[in-house]
Formats: sequence, C-alpha cells, structure tokens
Amino acid sequence: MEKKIIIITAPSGAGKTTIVKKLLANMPVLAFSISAATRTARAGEVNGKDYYFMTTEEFHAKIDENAFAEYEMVYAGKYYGTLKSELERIWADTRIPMVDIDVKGALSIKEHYHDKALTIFIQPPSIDALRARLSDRGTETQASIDERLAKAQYELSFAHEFDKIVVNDELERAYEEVKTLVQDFLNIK
Ligand SMILES: Nc1nc2c(ncn2[C@@H]2O[C@H](COP(=O)(O)OP(=O)(O)O)[C@@H](O)[C@H]2O)c(=O)[nH]1
Ligand SMILES: Nc1ncnc2c1ncn2[C@@H]1O[C@H](COP(=O)(O)OP(=O)(O)O)[C@@H](O)[C@H]1O
Repeated sequence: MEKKIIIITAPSGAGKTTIVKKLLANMPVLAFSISAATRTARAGEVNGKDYYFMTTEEFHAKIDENAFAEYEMVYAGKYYGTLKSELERIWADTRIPMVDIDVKGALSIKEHYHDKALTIFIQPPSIDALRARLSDRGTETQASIDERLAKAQYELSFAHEFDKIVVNDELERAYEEVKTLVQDFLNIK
C-alpha cells in the first residue's frame, strides 16, 4: 500500500482533536499517530495512547538519534514531535497515519511528503469563538489561554499554505467536510 499520510492542523481550541477522534471512530483505515511530548499528561490521558510522554532529556536523546520526522517546541518550553518509528508502525499495519500537529510541524511534514500528504487546516469561526472554546474546555489556565490565542493569530496567517481549509463552525458539518476530503484523497467511500 502507498505510504500516504493525513495531517490535521489548527490553532489550539479550533476543534482539531474533536474532529480527529470522530474520523478515527468512523474510518478504520486511519490510525492516530501518537506524538512524543514533554508536557505533563492531563487528567485521563494515557501514556502510549494520547502521547508518548517523555522527559526533556529523553526527547533530546531522540533528536540526537534523528528519530523524528519533525519536532517543535510548541508551548511554554514543551517539545512535541512525530517519531519516524510511529509512522512506520502504522504503515506496517497497512493503515494511514492521522497526524494532529501544530502549524509549523504540519508545514515541515508537507515539505517532506509532498503529494503523499493531505494537509487540512481547521479554522475557528472567529478568535472570540476560539477564546470561548478554550475557556469552556476547562483544561487551560488564563495564561495558557492567552498564550494559545496570541499564537493563533500568527497561525491563522498560514492557513492558505495548506491543501484545504475547513471552518469548524458547526461540528457535524465541518466533520462531514473533512471526512469527504479524506475519502477523496484515499480514493475510498
Ligand atoms: N509539531 C508538532 N506539534 C504537535 C505534535 N503533537 C501535538 N502537537 C501540537 O501541539 C499543540 C499542543 O497540543 P496539546 O498540548 O495536546 O494541546 P491542545 O491542542 O490545546 O489540545 C497542538 O497544536 C498539537 O497539534 C507533534 O508531534 N509535532
Ligand atoms: N464546532 C464546535 N462548536 C463548539 N464547540 C466546539 C466545536 N468543535 C469543538 N468544540 C469544543 O471546543 C473545545 C476545543 O476543541 P478541541 O477538539 O479540544 O480543540 P483542539 O484539539 O484544536 O485544541 C472542546 O471543548 C470541544 O468540545
């Protein structure tokens, strides 16, 4: 099977995780690409399922081994990265990696995989909606919300660099749009 890859990116709080979880539940050919990260786990998150949680030292060792397809320092000094071994694990299982990463990481993967990769940018209807979603999610402190909103302004200016932009206004509509894009890219129904 061809080694394709689906990349979903968005400013934090736009609804990327929600849409990705729905896709994974409904399209068995897709497998979530578990990233390595040095942030602490949130309540309910499981090591080896949501992320491979690592210390900064462990992460640095992986960088030195050239183990990452891409990595970035995304927030508050925390590293996140896509392990090459994770993509290979999923392809070996004859499935397609679904990669949920930040805007810079998505652009570097696209540069590497070109037309083997479909990149979708999930756009929030407005910055006010983004603020409300981050606040309602209840996972972030005010400082963390402010940091994410400041970064969102910058990330939104890169939206046009991706293959497709989907506005996440109404969840069900946005999900259907993303699903159709993925099915078309993979030539499946
Ligand atoms: N570059 C890169 N970004 C990642 C990776 N994994 C996750 N991210 C991004 O890191 C950011 C923070 O993720 P997280 O801490 O889970 O917060 P959330 O997006 O607010 O739920 C999000 O934009 C993720 O898409 C990765 O492997 N590489
Ligand atoms: N279309 C939508 N309308 C309203 N709330 C939404 C919508 N999509 C997602 N949300 C909510 O917004 C919050 C952020 O979504 P999440 O998927 O965690 O974003 P991200 O992964 O991009 O940071 C969550 O509480 C989620 O339930």
